[in-house]
Amino acid sequence: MMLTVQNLTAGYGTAQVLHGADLTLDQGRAVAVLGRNGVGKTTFVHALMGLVRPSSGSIRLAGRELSGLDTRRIARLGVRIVPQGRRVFRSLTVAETLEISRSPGEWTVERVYQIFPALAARRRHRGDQLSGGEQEMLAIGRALLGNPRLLLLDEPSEGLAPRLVEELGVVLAGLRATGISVVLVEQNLRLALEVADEVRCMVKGRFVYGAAAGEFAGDGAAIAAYLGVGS
Ligand SMILES: Nc1ncnc2c1ncn2[C@@H]1O[C@H](COP(=O)(O)OP(=O)(O)OP(=O)(O)O)[C@@H](O)[C@H]1O
Repeated sequence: MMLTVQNLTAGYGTAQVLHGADLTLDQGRAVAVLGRNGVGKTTFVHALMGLVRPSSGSIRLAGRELSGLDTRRIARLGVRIVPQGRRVFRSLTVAETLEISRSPGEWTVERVYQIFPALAARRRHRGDQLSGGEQEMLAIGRALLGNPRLLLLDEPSEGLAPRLVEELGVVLAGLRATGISVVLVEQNLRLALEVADEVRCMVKGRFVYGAAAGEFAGDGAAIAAYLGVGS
């Protein structure tokens, strides 16, 4: 198992947000973490990255315990996050940003340009001159240059035009073939189902539903219950 999360609890001060979250993920698989606003999806991926310190429970990456380690250490063990809101360097160019994100491994700047040709075309543009979609590609490119075994994506489609969401879907779906494991927090159900093999739905800081993506897609009652749409 690439990722095994057991009985994870975490929160902010006295406010507990995760109440015993369990999740497993095989190598090269993608899981979509779905649920209504405020149920704890961001807190969950932040806990995996060490950005929020778990109060109890276990997070194992290929058997190695991550809970309690700091973010830098977790990153060195092969986890990268593409944060909600992208947070690209506004004053650095695309090329500069990718250059400083490089680390030895399979992913090179050229390979990032290959999967995101739009970035190659913008390589001399600064972060603050990019569209939302280009900023998202840059944020993903940076994360890939860290050669992650586990990639955490927090609402990558947020604020993107439908055409860009489609492009993103193709790239993210293609990443699975590279052997990377992906945890995708996403409000856009269509994108989530295109990218993910499996779906887990969170309610009040716990995963209460799990299914193959195809099964969830056909389960109108579950979609209505956990996302409050469709039915
Ligand atoms: N830094 C923080 N300090 C205090 N409370 C926080 C912080 N971040 C999130 N929370 C609270 O934790 C709860 C879960 O938030 P979280 O962002 O994990 O949910 P989410 O499922 O990702 O929601 P959304 O889809 O709206 O991003 C919410 O009640 C939120 O207000």
